Amino acid sequence: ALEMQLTPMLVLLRSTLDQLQEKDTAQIFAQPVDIKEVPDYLEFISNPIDFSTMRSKLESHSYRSVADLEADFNLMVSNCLLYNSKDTVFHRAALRLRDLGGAILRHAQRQATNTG
Ligand SMILES: CC(=O)c1c[nH]c2ccccc12
Repeated sequence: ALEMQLTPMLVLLRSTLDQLQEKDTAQIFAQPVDIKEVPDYLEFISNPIDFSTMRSKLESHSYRSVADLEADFNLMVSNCLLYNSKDTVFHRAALRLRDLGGAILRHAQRQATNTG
């Protein structure tokens, strides 16, 4: 529809990020993992990412497509699945976020494609 023609990618990406973050009800992914609290984190995770960092990247035009946003979302989930063992709340939260996020990202990709 015409209004989507006038809606820039940035608006779609912001809306998609908001929808993804809404699913993180425990706010486990809201801020970077605190290296002072978790001193061995960087021994396992080479590319930390969280929603606040993703938002800064979005606003500084680091994401040119839904795929770019999706790549950092998948990295954030993968980091969490790797660092936290299977019997933890964090690991379970990452699996849930991955599944709920998948539907949100598929819908966003359709919107991006439909607006040319
Ligand atoms: C997202 C994630 O892995 C974490 C979010 N908060 C944490 C605190 C200690 C260890 C890991 C985490």
